[in-house]
Amino acid sequence: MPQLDFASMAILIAINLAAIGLALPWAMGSPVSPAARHVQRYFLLQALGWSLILVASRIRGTFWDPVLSLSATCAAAAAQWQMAQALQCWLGPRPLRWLVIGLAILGPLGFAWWLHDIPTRLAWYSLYHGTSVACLGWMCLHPLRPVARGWRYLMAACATTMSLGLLARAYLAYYTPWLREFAHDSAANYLFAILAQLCSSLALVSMLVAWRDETNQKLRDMALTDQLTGLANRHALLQTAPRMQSLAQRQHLPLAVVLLDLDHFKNVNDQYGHTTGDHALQLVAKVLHAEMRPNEMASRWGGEEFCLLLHADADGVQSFYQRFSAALLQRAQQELGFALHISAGCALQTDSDQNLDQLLQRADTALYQAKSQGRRRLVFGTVVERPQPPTALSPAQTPA
Ligand SMILES: Nc1nc2c(ncn2[C@@H]2O[C@H](COP(=O)(O)OP(=O)(O)OP(=O)(O)O)[C@@H](O)[C@H]2O)c(=O)[nH]1
Repeated sequence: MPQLDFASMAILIAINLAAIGLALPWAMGSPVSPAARHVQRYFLLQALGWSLILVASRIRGTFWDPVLSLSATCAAAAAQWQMAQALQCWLGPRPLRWLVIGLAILGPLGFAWWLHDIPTRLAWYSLYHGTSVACLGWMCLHPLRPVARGWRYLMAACATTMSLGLLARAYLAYYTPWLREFAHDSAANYLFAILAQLCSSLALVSMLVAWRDETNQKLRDMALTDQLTGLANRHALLQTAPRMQSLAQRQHLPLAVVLLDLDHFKNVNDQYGHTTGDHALQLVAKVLHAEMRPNEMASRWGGEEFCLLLHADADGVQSFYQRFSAALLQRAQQELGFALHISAGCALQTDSDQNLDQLLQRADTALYQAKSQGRRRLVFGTVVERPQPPTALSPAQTPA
């Protein structure tokens, strides 16, 4: 029965990795996200590394052997770098990325230093590569964004297993005579090749899940975002408002619903064109971002109307309105070349009036009044006094 040698296994691994790298964007369809591009490069660079190291082992002792071995090391280091970039895209800033990048530079330099001492360079390669893979595994934990656990834990488990395998290899290469060659037909090399193949397959699974989650998250964000201004849309505000209302109640914070409407916006479109009108709406969003606090919410309510949830009482809303309308006027004159004015209607949440629909209704009526009173102003909606239910008559008042 023909035996599978290490070289054949390595060829299979290289072909496998290259096929994955090439098929990924095709299978996932476009547009391909930056993270997915990094993953694709990771697989292609890994395939290149395995191919080069294999060719190098076939031409031991020639001029090209060290050149190819060093190039293989650079490809493997660049692959780690790419994976660190992908994890950063998916999970938010990863400080350990700098260690991976540092090792990706330092590793090949050390390899070049011990280029002609094969056991030491193999031990060095396994040591720094194992450390770098361990960092990648650690980077999967504690994301800064709400990211599902499954794929991260799978990736961390693969990285830990691979890292332990590499560290064991470093030990064997340096302290024992069992592993003097990367491509030698030894049990340790077979085991390592199987481990590498298994871990890359599982890493691929976790990357695909991460990729799918990223796409789903983008779709969710799109469904809740106004595409022109980047603000939340009406649906997002209606979803978030109950949470902000109960938070305001629990923490005894004031809450105001404010409707803003650009004055005579139709004239802007008619006079300067629809594109300039769009720029004006984007400018409103920018000024809102600049003037509002992070725990407040702004949304595009529709057309040239915006709805805000502010943690402010009547004085706070008044001073916000003055700040905001002055900033909008100034920036519109600077950036668009004409003035933009805005009217606002506000309803304050009170103990007796916490129904969102009623608050919105009150803010809308107040906005209508602001418009009819001449625009460029803020009007507060008053609570409509509801008729008190008749109180029970005391026995003394009871008609005989
Ligand atoms: N450029 C642009 N214009 C829009 C968009 N959505 C709505 N509009 C325009 O906003 C204008 C709203 O006009 P009106 O409802 O008459 O309001 P107005 O001219 O601002 O007048 P008042 O609100 O009464 O001060 C219309 O001309 C719409 O075409 C948009 O996404 N982009």
